[in-house]
Amino acid sequence: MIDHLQDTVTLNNGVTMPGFGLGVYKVDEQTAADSVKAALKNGYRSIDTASYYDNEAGVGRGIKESGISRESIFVTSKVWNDEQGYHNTLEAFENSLAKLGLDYLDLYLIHWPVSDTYLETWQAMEKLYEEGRVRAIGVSNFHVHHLQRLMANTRVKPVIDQVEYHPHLTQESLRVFCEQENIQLEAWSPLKKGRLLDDPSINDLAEKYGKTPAQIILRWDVQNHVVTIPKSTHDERIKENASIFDFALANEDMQKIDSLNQNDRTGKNPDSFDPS
Ligand SMILES: NC(=O)C1=CN([C@@H]2O[C@H](COP(=O)(O)OP(=O)(O)OC[C@H]3O[C@@H](n4cnc5c(N)ncnc54)[C@H](OP(=O)(O)O)[C@@H]3O)[C@@H](O)[C@H]2O)C=CC1
Ligand SMILES: O=C1CO[C@H](CO)[C@@H](O)[C@@H]1O
Repeated sequence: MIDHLQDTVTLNNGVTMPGFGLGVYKVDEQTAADSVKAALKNGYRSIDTASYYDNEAGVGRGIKESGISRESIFVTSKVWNDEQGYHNTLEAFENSLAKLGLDYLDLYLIHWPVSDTYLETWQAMEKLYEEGRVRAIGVSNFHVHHLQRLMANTRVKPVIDQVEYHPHLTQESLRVFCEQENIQLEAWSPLKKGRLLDDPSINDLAEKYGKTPAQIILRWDVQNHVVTIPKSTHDERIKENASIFDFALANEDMQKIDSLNQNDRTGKNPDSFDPS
């Protein structure tokens, strides 16, 4: 549940995390360092990276140079597809940590459900969690059937499923399942990589509330209790995207945005992707 006053969610293992953070996909190391510093300066306390993004060193530098204490920042990284399997995952985790220059992660995710290996990968994540190397473990791009198989065969329940989620892909059945199982949903590409910002209905709402289209969409995430991690490398947009806690969308407007759903993905369907 999002606590609107503190803007945090409490995960199913009791750990709290910000309901809002910065994504850094396709951002080079130096730009990642600069964006992380700009975000932390503007109140962000959660950063989403991955070994696949090849910018963990930049993220780590940004965190250090921000001067903000490690404990007040929630850092997520992910194990990539060709790093999966028990031993590979343990090694990938150490590599990520070394690049970030940190001695623990807040959240470690399986990036995609590589079907041959994700159960073994999860066993390695359970070990890292139980040893206190990471405060919480979760998954990304898992459908309901992947979650069911994972939970039927392993000990620790994932705290989060990070999936593509935006007004054109509302993931209704996954959302209901995650709510029942107390697994937090987290939105990747919440702005549909910027492609939703010209949508006429979103722009009508932006005008009605005196907000920008990005702010309308990100506010819809927050009110839907979905953790959101928009990416921007521009200081003014980083600031703009975080300025969503001073207004609320009316129920009828939430429903208007829900009705834009087209089940349209920008990324691969987790059931038919090439894990290489
Ligand atoms: N688990 C997974 O498989 C995946 C995870 N992710 C994570 O989710 C994060 C967010 O998703 P992402 O794919 O980056 O896409 P987003 O939906 O966050 O959109 C980012 C795009 O929107 C632009 N933008 C951001 N804010 C504004 C604004 N206020 N006004 C106008 N344009 C804006 C950015 O441009 P600019 O930078 O120039 O401002 C960029 O082009 C990623 O960075 C990554 O951390 C993403 C994909 C897959
Ligand atoms: O995290 C990621 C960044 O975006 C890519 C393209 O959409 C995804 O494939 C990847 O999972």
